[in-house]
Amino acid sequence: MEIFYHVLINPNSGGGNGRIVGEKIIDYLSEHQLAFDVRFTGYPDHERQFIRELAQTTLREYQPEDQSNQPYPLLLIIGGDGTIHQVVNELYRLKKQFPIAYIPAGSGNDFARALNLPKDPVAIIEHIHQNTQPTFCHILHYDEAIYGEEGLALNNVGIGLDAAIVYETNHSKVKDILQKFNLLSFSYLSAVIQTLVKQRSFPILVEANGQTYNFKKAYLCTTSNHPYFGGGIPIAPKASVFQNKLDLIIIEKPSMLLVPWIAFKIFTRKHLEAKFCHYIQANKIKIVSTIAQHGQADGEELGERSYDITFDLIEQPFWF
Ligand SMILES: Nc1ncnc2c1ncn2[C@@H]1O[C@H](COP(=O)(O)OP(=O)(O)OP(=O)(O)O)[C@@H](O)[C@H]1O
Repeated sequence: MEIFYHVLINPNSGGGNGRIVGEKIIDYLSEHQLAFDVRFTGYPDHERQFIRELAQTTLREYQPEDQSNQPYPLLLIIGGDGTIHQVVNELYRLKKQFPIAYIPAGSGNDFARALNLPKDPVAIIEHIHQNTQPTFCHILHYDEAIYGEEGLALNNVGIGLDAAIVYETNHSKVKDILQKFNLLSFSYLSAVIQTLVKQRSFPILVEANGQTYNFKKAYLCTTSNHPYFGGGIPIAPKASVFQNKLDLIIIEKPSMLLVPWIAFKIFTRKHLEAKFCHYIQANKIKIVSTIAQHGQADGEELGERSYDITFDLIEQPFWF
């Protein structure tokens, strides 16, 4: 199948890695005389505008028996989890199911891990180019009743600790300075330590599989469709984008002395059976937190507020 690549690059993702990866891919496409055009985002949310333009003028849904005599227009996204989050949400808003090819260039790249993509961007574009059809993956769909918001997440939606870490990292006073010196991971680490101490426990109500659960001392409450968050932490080791199930992980506020042991349990994927952890798998999950908490979807802030949020899964085609 002949393909025309519509490349969309967030040059700022991964502290500038997006530009480096993007240039490698442009070189690859040029050297192999493949048809493409390229767009660089210039500011936050810019990807949404490009997607609207491409959706109106150029992209088309994939049909196994494509009758068109034009090359297939394939969207190729280069950026981090936040970039691809914006893209799928804009496509969802437009009610379009265009396949997405994705080359990670962020700092976390959890969705790329979920798809088991190779580390080398050139190896990824080679696979993409050899492929002839998309694969449908399950991604999270959420509906928040209090603010009437709806959206998609490729990785996870968190209420509590993980979302407070995202907030702290994004609003850290030293973040811009550390970014200049390529020390963003220090800003993340300092946000993690500060938030571990600062985050209080909160009560939540969960409805899943026809049952209602009350958790009085939730600390971290993450709904996921694959194992990873925070750049490779296997928080939901049994989740997979290839199965039609959501995984909810709730961790209760521990004594600070136990944090290293809990971290060890999580990294060795042995936390699901531990006393501090509650694990629920279902196709639909409702979570109510009446006490205002930070929320995050794929590392993008949802705000500090109460939540009445229902999750299920939708299918999105990916080309990898
Ligand atoms: N040129 C740009 N300058 C600044 N922000 C941008 C630009 N283009 C896109 N964005 C915004 O950056 C955010 C996404 O960044 P992204 O998550 O891809 O990178 P990252 O944070 O480095 O990676 P990761 O999420 O994997 O850690 C999105 O909200 C997006 O709208």
